[in-house]
Amino acid sequence: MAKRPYHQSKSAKRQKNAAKPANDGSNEQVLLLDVKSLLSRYKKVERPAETLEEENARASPLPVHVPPERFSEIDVKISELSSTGDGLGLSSTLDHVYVVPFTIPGDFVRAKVVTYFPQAGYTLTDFIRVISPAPQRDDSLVKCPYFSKCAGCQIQMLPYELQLQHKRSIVEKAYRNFSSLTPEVIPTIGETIGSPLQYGYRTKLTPHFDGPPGSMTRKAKRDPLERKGFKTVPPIGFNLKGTRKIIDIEDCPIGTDAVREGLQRERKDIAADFAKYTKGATIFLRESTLRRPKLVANDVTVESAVHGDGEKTSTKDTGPSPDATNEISIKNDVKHTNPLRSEYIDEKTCITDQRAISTEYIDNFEFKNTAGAFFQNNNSILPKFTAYIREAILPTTQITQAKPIKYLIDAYCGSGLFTITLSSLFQSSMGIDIAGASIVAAKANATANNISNASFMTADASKLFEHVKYPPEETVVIIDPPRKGCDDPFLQQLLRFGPRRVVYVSCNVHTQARDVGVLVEGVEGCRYEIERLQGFDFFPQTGHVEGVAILARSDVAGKAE
Ligand SMILES: C[S@@+](CC[C@H](N)C(=O)[O-])C[C@H]1O[C@@H](n2cnc3c(N)ncnc32)[C@H](O)[C@@H]1O
Repeated sequence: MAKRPYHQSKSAKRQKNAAKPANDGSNEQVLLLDVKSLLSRYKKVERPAETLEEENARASPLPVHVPPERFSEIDVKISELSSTGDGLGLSSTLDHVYVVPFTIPGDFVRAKVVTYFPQAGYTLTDFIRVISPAPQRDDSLVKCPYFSKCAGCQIQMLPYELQLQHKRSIVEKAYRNFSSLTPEVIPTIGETIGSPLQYGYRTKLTPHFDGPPGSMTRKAKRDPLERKGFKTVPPIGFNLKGTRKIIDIEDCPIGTDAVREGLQRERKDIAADFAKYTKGATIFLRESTLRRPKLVANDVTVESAVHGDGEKTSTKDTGPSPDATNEISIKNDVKHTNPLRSEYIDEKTCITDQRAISTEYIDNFEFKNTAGAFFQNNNSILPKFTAYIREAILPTTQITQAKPIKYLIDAYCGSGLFTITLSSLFQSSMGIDIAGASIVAAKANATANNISNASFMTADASKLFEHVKYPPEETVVIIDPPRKGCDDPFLQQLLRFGPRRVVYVSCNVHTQARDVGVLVEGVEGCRYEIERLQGFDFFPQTGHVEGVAILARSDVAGKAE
């Protein structure tokens, strides 16, 4: 690979990235496609003049965009909301787009020019203020004092119903722009399923702070003793939108109460000790749940008394307990059968050590995980989400020629969320993940939840095809890769294996659309149809959406399911 010239500036690199072909699902590519689409709708038409007036008007050259000076202020009318969560407004010459964060269609705003991308046809700006608001803007909905500065959330001013509609259009555009499929094979995108909690939902936050100014001199890099501590408490928080500068964030209302309290504690500790820090750091905050059942005298047979320290005592839980007052801990055998307990107390704590074990309860299954390993960040929506997948993963109508589906492969399984919550639907399940710590957790979670029909393997997802013994026509594969999506060797092997159904879950609907395009196009003897496409709002107030695609093999005999 050619070396980047030493003198090439970051800005030159960003210019190059902004002109890259749209296939990697990055923010830049998604933005570029939205810009091109907006410009194409206003393109100056090259056709012969139809009237004398038109001919005369054409005699004077069309005005072309003259880029405003860097850091100058401009006024922009926003005409659409891009899939990146930024407002887009056309220049008065209709041939250039201003990208203004924290705005929605209909806003007329003042913005500061930051970076001009002539080839890509847009300029990034900083939002300054609203001159006249869009009818749909409701600033009373904004719950965070850092909104419109912090890079974390983009659309707090948009009523929730409209956030969900916008996310549906993100999924729609993703399949239009990234899947290379013709519109006939893309089903109508379902309504976005909302999050029960629209604030206070995020179970993980990672605010950070930079090292003291001048702490990383060449000398200090070589010798830590050369490093100097802070003279004042550093800003601890998240990046200022569009920059790498950290702004001080005292509270983050999209976080759960436990992680918000954790943030307060960590900030206090760092403030007390700030002079000792010679390097920047990331603060890790992950919610964890301590679940304890309640004792109800009428419904529960108490076998021994509660200890003041909450140590294990025994009980039999026989039903709901509206008048519960005492608390007891749960007997091991009861816990392992995973009963749908009607009464328990969940105590939430905040873990700050990434190596510690966090516990979450989803559909009353217990998930323990190394806190720093992957786990979904919005627990409030997970029961709706797993219920949807349970309902959609198997064919709705069984055809006589086809064998029933008995096997599940959970590629990119993490600590076993899908393998475990779906295990009762299958005779046997297998999970695979590249992270060894997640596989250790997945095995322990299966055991703790009394699931004996699941096995797990640490490996690259594409290796699973070397090991799998399940007959493809009786198998479903669920895929939930990281943002970059699946690599081609994985998709080609998946097509060669040819499972009866595929469920593709992703936090990046653009790479999902690209990969689903490959599966629908298929190979000789194996291609897929898209049964359903739908977004889930795992990330309220932000421009992100989780996509679910349900695919069925279209060339299985008697495919009338
Ligand atoms: C979005 S998470 C999904 C985890 C799980 N399905 C869940 O919902 O908790 C993606 C997972 O893919 C794993 N991963 C990343 N690259 C992988 C690869 N090449 N092969 C297998 N797993 C991979 C990560 O370790 C991570 O656990």
